[in-house]
Amino acid sequence: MRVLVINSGSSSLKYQVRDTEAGTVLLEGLIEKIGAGEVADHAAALELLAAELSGIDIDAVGHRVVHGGERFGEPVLIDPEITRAIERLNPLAPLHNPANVLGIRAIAAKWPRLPQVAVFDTAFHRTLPEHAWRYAVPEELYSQHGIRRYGFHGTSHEYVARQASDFLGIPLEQFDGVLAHLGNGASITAIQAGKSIDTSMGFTPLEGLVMGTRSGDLDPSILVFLARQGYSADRIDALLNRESGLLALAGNNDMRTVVEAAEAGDERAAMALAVTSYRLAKYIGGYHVAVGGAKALVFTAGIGENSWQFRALVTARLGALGVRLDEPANRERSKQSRVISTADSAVPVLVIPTDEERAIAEATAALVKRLGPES
Ligand SMILES: Nc1ncnc2c1ncn2[C@@H]1O[C@H](COP(=O)(O)OP(=O)(O)O)[C@@H](O)[C@H]1O
Ligand SMILES: CC(=O)OP(=O)(O)O
Ligand SMILES: [Mg+2]
Repeated sequence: MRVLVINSGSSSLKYQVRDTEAGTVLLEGLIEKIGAGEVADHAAALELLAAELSGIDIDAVGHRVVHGGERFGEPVLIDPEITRAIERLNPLAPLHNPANVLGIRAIAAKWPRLPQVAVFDTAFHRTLPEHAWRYAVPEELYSQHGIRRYGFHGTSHEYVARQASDFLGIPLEQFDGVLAHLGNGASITAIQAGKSIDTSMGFTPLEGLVMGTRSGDLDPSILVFLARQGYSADRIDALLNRESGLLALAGNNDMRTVVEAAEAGDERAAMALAVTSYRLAKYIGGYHVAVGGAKALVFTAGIGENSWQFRALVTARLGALGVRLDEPANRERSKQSRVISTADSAVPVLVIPTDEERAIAEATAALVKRLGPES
């Protein structure tokens, strides 16, 4: 089956066409600066994509949808009611869901007969036990507003958990590990018996680790304080989601640039790396406890797969867990799954490349096949 996979960001549209039987990528691309440059909106981006697709027959479209709320625990075939349900979740993932909805509507308008499937970032975290998903706040915040931990990057964490257990030769059902997905957005997940039992992102993708432009964890009183100082909700949202993280600490949200600056002696960049690696190391220690002793610590996504310097900074803080990095192995550049710890490391450290597009294409093909040609 030929599946068009769409990962719509607020200002970009990443796409791939995959042949799910052959496991090949037929076409891929990225349309950037939507709304800020030559591409006016998501409909215009789709016209560019349609031109790229000319001559390629597509059987289905798979969308990465970031927030599925409590309703969506697995991939679903999209119809107008499902699209509206996804749209109602927009406030909970302000950087992501609105763009996902625009992408879905743009495709439905252009190719109304093409089956579209939504694959949710939140779905893999449906196995979180209540003690991990519940916030210690009055019940009405959950019952009336759905305020609880949902967790994100689930498609990636699920894929990487499977790859890691295969790599170690352990059945997934027996795999206990700690997975760090470190991209522009970053989250860490505790895996026990192959299932997500805790994860650092929460009600929205803002909680947890220090990210490219997001603050991660902070004292909630800071928001109340700022509101009383006259900061509007929109201003606070922009401050914490778009103007914080590495960008705020180092003046740049790109890990490569920050590492280069630190190596050139920039003290702000070095401090940014210290804050970011320290915060991640604390979560790793916590999740090692949560899973009852991890069989592996796994790094994945843009930073996790590529930045040996950042991996070295994080693992240097894990001496108490008996983690020992193999420095030459850590520095090797490779696109393969690999071990980067020494043989005597108490917890093996792995780098496992993620592939959200492949996982979305496979989930889409499986669902469309199961529902049959009428879909
Ligand atoms: N070779 C590299 N060395 C260091 N960091 C890298 C490298 N390649 C990508 N990155 C970092 O990965 C991050 C982007 O990760 P990615 O998973 O592509 O993000 P997203 O999918 O969320 O946009 C950026 O901070 C970027 O600097
Ligand atoms: C949920 C999330 O943060 O996604 P991304 O890393 O793609 O921004
Ligand atoms: Mg990503």
